[in-house]
Amino acid sequence: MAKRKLNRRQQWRIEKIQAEKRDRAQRRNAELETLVADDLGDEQTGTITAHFGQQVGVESADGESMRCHFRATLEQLVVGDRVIWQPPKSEGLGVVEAIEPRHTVLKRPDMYGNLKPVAANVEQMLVVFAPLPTPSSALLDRYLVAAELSDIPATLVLNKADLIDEELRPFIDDMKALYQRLGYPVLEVSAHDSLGLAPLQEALVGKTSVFVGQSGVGKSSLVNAVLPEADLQVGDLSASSGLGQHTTVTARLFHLPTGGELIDSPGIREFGLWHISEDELLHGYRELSDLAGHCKFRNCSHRNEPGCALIMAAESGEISEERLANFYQIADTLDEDGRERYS
Ligand SMILES: Nc1nc2c(ncn2[C@@H]2O[C@H](COP(=O)(O)OP(=O)(O)OP(=O)(O)O)[C@@H](O)[C@H]2O)c(=O)[nH]1
Ligand SMILES: [Zn+2]
Repeated sequence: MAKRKLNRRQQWRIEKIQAEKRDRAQRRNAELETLVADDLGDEQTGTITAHFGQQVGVESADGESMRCHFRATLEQLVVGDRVIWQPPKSEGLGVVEAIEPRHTVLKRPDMYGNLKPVAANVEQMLVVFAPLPTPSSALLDRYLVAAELSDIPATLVLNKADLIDEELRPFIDDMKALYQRLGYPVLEVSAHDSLGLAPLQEALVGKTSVFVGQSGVGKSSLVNAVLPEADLQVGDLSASSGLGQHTTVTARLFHLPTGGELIDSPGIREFGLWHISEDELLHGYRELSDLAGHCKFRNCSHRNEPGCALIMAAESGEISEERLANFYQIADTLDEDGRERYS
């Protein structure tokens, strides 16, 4: 696609904005340089617990929270990042100096369509579904593929168990079995009558988790059920804000009373599949990924070729036809650039 030609005035404006941005960054770094070694304490490790535009919330190894500036040369910091930082000696803000390598990273597109990190070091994705809104394996697959491609283990959480009557039970059990056969743990809970909450809390212990899933399945209700004091913690940190328009909090890290952390934000709850190719999609289906190298033709499209290992496995019942059909359905929504089309 040809780039839109900018007229001189537009170009001048863009250059002006960029120069202003450079100036701001330089000023900010200069300000930071004035926080000389005398004003800052020893370097130590910490975790990013919140992001406020020009500042971040950092938690020290012994659990103290503090607002910090960060060096303008750092790449985008996100909640869950492990960092090296220096606290202030007396008053003021600390400074984040460096980011430790990330084990995992969740990304989503910004308003220009570029993938940006939103959370780091997530260790478990809890994919929530419910009898209502009516669950679909195609939708669950999308979250599971995203988890596989991010290298984050996924657990399915069937919420609103109180709504499962005798008539619905076989359908729900089939769905649970489909995923259990693939090795995904499935927990059955009800945020409303606290059914099954203990196993859920147990699954959260000692890990950094996120809840994801379709709107209305009860993610907020589950967060509140496992994290009664979430509101209190939110109030704590933002009280001292006083920042301008860039105060939007993108995500937040909470400690669970039972141990473990929860990273939560609307952006993460809607975490989905972005900008992937059909080949990547295939590798997000763990059982298809195992078979893909075994087709008769190396360039098999897995649609109608003789000797396609995927088709044969579905026909023999070795893998689920439903999952293969979902794979085709999602693959058809990816355009040639591997970008997902949204209407
Ligand atoms: N019967 C029943 N209803 C529930 C349960 N958990 C949540 N709900 C209801 O389901 C609706 C949606 O719950 P939310 O927690 O807002 O769902 P959500 O997934 O966070 O939705 P979004 O914020 O739109 O993503 C609310 O009316 C809840 O009261 C449950 O265990 N049983
Ligand atoms: Zn094939």
